[in-house]
Amino acid sequence: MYLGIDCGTQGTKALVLDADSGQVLGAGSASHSLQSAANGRREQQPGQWLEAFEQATRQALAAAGISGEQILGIGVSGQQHGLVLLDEQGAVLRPAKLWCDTESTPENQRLLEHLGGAAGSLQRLGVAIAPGYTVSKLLWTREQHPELFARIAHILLPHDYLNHWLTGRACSEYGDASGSGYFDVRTRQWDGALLDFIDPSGRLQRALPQLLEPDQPVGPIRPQIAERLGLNPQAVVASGGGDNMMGAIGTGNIRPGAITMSLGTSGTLYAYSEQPMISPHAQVATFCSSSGGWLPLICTMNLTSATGLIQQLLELDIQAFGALVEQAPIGAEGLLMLPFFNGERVPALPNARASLLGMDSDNLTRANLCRAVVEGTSFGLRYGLDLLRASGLQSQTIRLIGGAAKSPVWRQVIADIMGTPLVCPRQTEAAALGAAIQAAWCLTPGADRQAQLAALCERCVQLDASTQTQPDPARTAQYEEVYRHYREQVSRLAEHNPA
Ligand SMILES: Nc1ncnc2c1ncn2[C@@H]1O[C@H](COP(=O)(O)OP(=O)(O)O)[C@@H](O)[C@H]1O
Ligand SMILES: O=C(CO)[C@@H](O)[C@H](O)COP(=O)(O)O
Repeated sequence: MYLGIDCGTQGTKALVLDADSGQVLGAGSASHSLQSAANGRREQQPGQWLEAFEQATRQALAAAGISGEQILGIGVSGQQHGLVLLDEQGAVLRPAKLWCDTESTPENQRLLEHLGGAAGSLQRLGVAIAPGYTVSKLLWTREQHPELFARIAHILLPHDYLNHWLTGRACSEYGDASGSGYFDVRTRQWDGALLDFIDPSGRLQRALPQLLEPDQPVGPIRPQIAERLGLNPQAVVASGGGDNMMGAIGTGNIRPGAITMSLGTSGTLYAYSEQPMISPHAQVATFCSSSGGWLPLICTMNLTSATGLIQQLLELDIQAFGALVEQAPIGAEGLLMLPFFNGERVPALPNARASLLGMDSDNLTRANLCRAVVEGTSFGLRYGLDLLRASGLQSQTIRLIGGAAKSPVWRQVIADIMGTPLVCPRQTEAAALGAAIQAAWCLTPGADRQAQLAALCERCVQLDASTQTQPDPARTAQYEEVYRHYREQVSRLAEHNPA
């Protein structure tokens, strides 16, 4: 049995995988809170992730009806890009700045200029550093909290931090590392010189974790943590990875041809590539995969983070929200939402804020408002899909995952707007499943590593035929009109909010 954990933005999910039968035996979850401010700050206390880890794990074990002693390996997936700083004693220095934090956008801009703009960054790192990436958070910390900066002994990403807590070792792996902004995705090495630009003392380079291959273990779980979690003290912790990299494994997206889309707090879209296929479009992030190749990816910052705001404003539960979306017609009778509540990565509008356009005395209804936010957030993904397609990636079908993939209403909107059929895997918590599969891979001996991973995915990733959704050509054509309008309005907004 293997334990898969996904530390997402809104919560931690855990599941128990029987890798022999390929069945998920039980799952659990626990939520996180967010510390936000109007200046774009988005932070979380890493200690909260530990509590959620424990709660979700205990729930998953209980639901599976097994003893924690049966767990052989643990795989941890985590939200990408977050910055966790530890001192020499391993204590957390300050709250983690998250992937969706836009407070350090000015610092990102300065670093981008140092790299020679998007083109220079693409040439040097293989990615154009964007607001939200880890690197700008380091410069921000140096300037805003010099006393804490001076005490940095370890620079970790969220999943690295959880692995450090589990094992006592500071390690990272290529997939998550490639979202840091101080990593060369082509050579799979840290870019120490960029860190020296932030602090020439060499302190940051010394604080980097050791890089692991994706099928390498970090090490055994520490006895006191095994006891706290009720797990086998012999259990081994796998390298784990970023949530999108683990989502790729958990949807069997380990060969070219498939596209995975995640409807989580963020919206993401990614496809496996055997080469570091660097797109000329700076908004396509050619991250490394955690299965050997690369994972060109699009991320929108405003997905269920935005729909959740409207849902809360109207005091709706998730079902009532979905029912209202369904009630309103395509285009929400002219109501258009540009849902960039905290700026946006794709389209690149880090300094923008949200707006609601086209209101008149008839169309400002609860149903139209719910539909407008779902359409507005989905259009961001549609724009991303166009960029991925323009970069040469195939996209015959989409494998849809993440919290909102559970909703038939969302599934139909996405299929129609993308003009592409989709299907969900049985396990929509695909990042947690991918992490459990990776743990099984890590502990399965044998020479042909790729074949072994493929066999595990074959056995453990099942599609749920009942979620298969076809685009309706008439609806797709209707959305096309609304999407054109959205693109025009985004261009206008971009003129007033340069990146
Ligand atoms: N049954 C459902 N129908 C529609 N949306 C849902 C459903 N369940 C969860 N969600 C949405 O998914 C969101 C959480 O997605 P999730 O992928 O767990 O996020 P993260 O990994 O970023 O924490 C919730 O805030 C909610 O908006
Ligand atoms: O920043 C990115 C991808 O580059 C996000 O996808 C984060 O990885 C957060 O994921 P969720 O919490 O939405 O799953």
